[in-house]
Amino acid sequence: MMTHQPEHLSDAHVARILHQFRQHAPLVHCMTNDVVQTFTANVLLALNASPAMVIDPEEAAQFSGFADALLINVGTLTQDRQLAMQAAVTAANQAGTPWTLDPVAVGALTLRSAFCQQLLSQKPAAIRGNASEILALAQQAAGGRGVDSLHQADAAVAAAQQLARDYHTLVIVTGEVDYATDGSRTLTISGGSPLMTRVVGTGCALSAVVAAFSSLPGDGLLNVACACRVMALAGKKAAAQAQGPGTFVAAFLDALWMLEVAA
Ligand SMILES: Nc1ncnc2c1ncn2[C@@H]1O[C@H](COP(=O)(O)OP(=O)(O)O)[C@@H](O)[C@H]1O
Ligand SMILES: Cc1ncsc1CCOP(=O)(O)O
Ligand SMILES: [Mg+2]
Repeated sequence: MMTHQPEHLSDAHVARILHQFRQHAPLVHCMTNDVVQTFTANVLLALNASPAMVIDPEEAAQFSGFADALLINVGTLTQDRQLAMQAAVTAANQAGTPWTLDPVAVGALTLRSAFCQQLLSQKPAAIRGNASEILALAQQAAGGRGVDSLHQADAAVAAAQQLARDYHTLVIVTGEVDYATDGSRTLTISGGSPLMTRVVGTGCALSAVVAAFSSLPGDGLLNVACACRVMALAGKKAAAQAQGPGTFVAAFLDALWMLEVAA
């Protein structure tokens, strides 16, 4: 299959889609890991979305039926959580709720690797991971160093495109530059800061934001790429003001809240 050269995402799209996002204020069902619950909720709130962390198997199945989007993040997966996540994905698919996978630390660990492979064929609207995670999901590498990537994002672009084609989904691979692809078209997103890797949860929160943006109407690839750009713009602005990781978190939430994108 022909893949086009990657194109840079234009901020004219980002300005329009962010405005639409704030008006739409999506309700986002987050099934995420224990480490990033509050940060993820605060990131969504700063963008005017509504997070809710519903995890009981029966409630999760109910809630994913009427939320605007569902996030499945396997960062602190357990066998019980796997059952609840599976119930939520099944209900989401029945209701037409788009769901996004964050395959945290997929590769070396058996439970999460088998579960992520099982989820691939269940129509995720989007998958967002770092380069090592996307390579491991595509079974082209063994994974990263725990939750951190051992690879640069550009090394995982071909794997991302292949996954997108094989599973008819959107794949976002992040790093210094982010790439969003539907398997044919690929958009590059720049910005951000290395400080984003020195606080926990920026990747996980981005996946929640990707899930939220995937609920918007219009061009799905542009919508999820816009999620990346919004985080990158806020990350760059916050890093310019912060003295280190502690002040970065506060500045990052403020930057998301006040973000205005020059078209
Ligand atoms: N070196 C970097 N420079 C700028 N932004 C970065 C850099 N590394 C990661 N980011 C940004 O940090 C966020 C998390 O990405 P990443 O670290 O790849 O995910 P994860 O936290 O899941 O490993 C993304 O918004 C990404 O664009
Ligand atoms: C440290 C850690 N351990 C299990 S999940 C998690 C959070 C990972 O967050 P991110 O992928 O955003 O760096
Ligand atoms: Mg991650």
